[in-house]
Amino acid sequence: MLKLKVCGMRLAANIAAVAGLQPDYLGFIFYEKSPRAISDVSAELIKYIPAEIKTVGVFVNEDIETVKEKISSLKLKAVQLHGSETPEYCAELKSDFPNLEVIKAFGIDEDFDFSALEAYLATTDYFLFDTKTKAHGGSGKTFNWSVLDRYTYTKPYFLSGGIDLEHTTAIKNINDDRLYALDINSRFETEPGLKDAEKIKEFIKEIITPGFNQG
Ligand SMILES: O=C(O)c1ccccc1NCC(=O)[C@H](O)[C@H](O)COP(=O)(O)O
Repeated sequence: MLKLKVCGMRLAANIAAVAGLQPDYLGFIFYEKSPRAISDVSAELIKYIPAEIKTVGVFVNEDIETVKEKISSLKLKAVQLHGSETPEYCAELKSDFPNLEVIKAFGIDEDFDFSALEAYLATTDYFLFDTKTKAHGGSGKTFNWSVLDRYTYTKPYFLSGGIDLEHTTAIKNINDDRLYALDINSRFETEPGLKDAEKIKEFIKEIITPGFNQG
């Protein structure tokens, strides 16, 4: 079944409300330039999130030792690498944390060269396709999904970038077994980092229903 990741959680009560909807993944941004960057105090809550929800640390060209420290201290289940991290960087994390899911994000535009992904096939679990912007993520903008017709590898991917309730029909029309998860963020916010749990509930009802995306 299609999975759901809710990204950019910041505040305790809101984290609890969204965790109550039981998304498959909850993302926390460790990138201080983001308006959704999580504080050290709130980040302490991550390790208490029920194990059924995979907690994802989102990093942008972060020093690898800092990433390792966050994985260990907050018991992160996955990392999402949103900068120009190399395949070797991903391999080192896989080697040090064999159970960690490594999600490598790529900013997609019309000119994206999918052959660049080949070098990451062995060292990542999933790709995440987001809209290319200077801010690296959280733009609220969709990219032209038909560009994914040029994606030829079998590795499953997260679809990201500006996904909103208005896209439910278009998502249902995607016929691609490699679409593993949807990643939602700023289109489900009342302010940066504060999610609208009711709107997410509506999205789950529309999209993440049993039977959808099953072969
Ligand atoms: O959300 C951010 O502020 C952000 C900043 C820098 C790097 C990554 C960031 N978010 C990562 C995500 O996984 C977002 O969900 C993804 O970019 C899509 O966001 P949106 O377009 O707002 O749906």
